[in-house]
Amino acid sequence: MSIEITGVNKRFGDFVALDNVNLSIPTGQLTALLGPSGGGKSTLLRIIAGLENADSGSVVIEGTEATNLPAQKRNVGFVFQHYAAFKHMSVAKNVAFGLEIRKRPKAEVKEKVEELLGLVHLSQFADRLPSQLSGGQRQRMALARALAIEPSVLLLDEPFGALDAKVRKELREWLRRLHDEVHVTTVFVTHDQEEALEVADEIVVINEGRIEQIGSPDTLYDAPSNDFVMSFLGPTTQLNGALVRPHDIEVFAHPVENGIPARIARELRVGFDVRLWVELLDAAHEEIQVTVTRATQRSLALAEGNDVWLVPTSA
Ligand SMILES: Nc1ncnc2c1ncn2[C@@H]1O[C@H](COP(=O)(O)OP(=O)(O)OP(=O)(O)O)[C@@H](O)[C@H]1O
Repeated sequence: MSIEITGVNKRFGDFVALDNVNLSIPTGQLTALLGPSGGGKSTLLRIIAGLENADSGSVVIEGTEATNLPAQKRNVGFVFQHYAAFKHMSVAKNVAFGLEIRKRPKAEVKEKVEELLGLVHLSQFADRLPSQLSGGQRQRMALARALAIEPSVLLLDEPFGALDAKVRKELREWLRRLHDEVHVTTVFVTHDQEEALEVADEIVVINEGRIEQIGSPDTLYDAPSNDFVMSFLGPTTQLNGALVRPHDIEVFAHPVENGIPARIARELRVGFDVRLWVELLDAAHEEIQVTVTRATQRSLALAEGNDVWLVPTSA
C-alpha cells in the first residue's frame, strides 16, 4: 500500500470535518476522493500532504510513518485549482524549480525538464511566461512541476476546477493517459461524479467527514451501498418505492407483463438522449423521469400524451 490512513479525526472548533477515516490507497493507482462540497475531501488530502495536522490517527506513506513529518519531507507533489506559478519565470524554469532548489546537476535538470514538458505536451512553450499560457496549459505545467521531484505520491485538489467544461474534459482524458504512462500513485479530489467515473481506478465517496463507499467506478455505479452513493453517482428517480436510474427503465409502447402503466407528460431531447417525464397511471399519479435513446424514441414513436409501460431493468 502506498498510503495508509488509520483512524484520522479532524475538527475545526466544534465542527467535525473528518470522523474516524480509514483508507488504504494502493501504489500506482489513480484514486478519486469524491463528494459534495464541505464533505471533507480537501481536508483529507491536506492531511496526506502534511499541510494540515490530524487531531488523531496516523498517515503512513510508502511504509514511512508520516503523521508528524512536515510537508516538504513527505516526497509528495501537489497541484491545486488555482496554481501559483512564478510569474516572472519561464515555463521551463517553473518546472525546473523543485530540482534546482534540490541542487541537482544542471545537465540532469535540463534533461528532466525537457522530458516533463514533452510528457505534458508543452515543449514548444518552454520559453513562455505562465501568463502567456491558457488555463489548461497552466495546469499541465503545474503537473509537470509537481512530477519533477519524482514524488512517491501526487495529490491533486480539483486541478481542473477553474477551467471551462470542454477544457476540463480534455484534461481529464489527458490525465488518465499521463497516469497510464507514469503510474505515479495519484489522489485526486473532485466533486464532479463524471470526472471521477471517467478518470479513477478507484473512487472513495466522502460525505460529512465519513467514507460512504470505496470501489471501482463500475462497482459504485452498479452496486452503490446506499441511496446517498446512488444519488451522488448519477441521476435517480423513484419507482415503486425504490431508487432507479432513469435509463435503467425500459419503455414499451404496448402492455407487457409486469409493465407499469404510465403516460408521457413531457419530453426533452438532450444530445443523444431523450428525457421523458412520465406520469404513473396509479392512484398517486406520481411523475418520474425516464431516459431513452433517440433511436428508441424514434422506433417506438414516443410522444407527449402517449401511453407507455415501464419495466425497471436494474436489479
Ligand atoms: N481551516 C478551517 N477552519 C474552519 N473550518 C474549516 C477549515 N478548513 C475546512 N473547514 C471546514 O471543514 C469542512 C470540510 O472542508 P473541506 O474543504 O475538506 O471540504 P471539501 O469536501 O473539500 O469541499 P470543497 O469541495 O467545497 O472544497 C467544511 O465545512 C469547511 O468549512
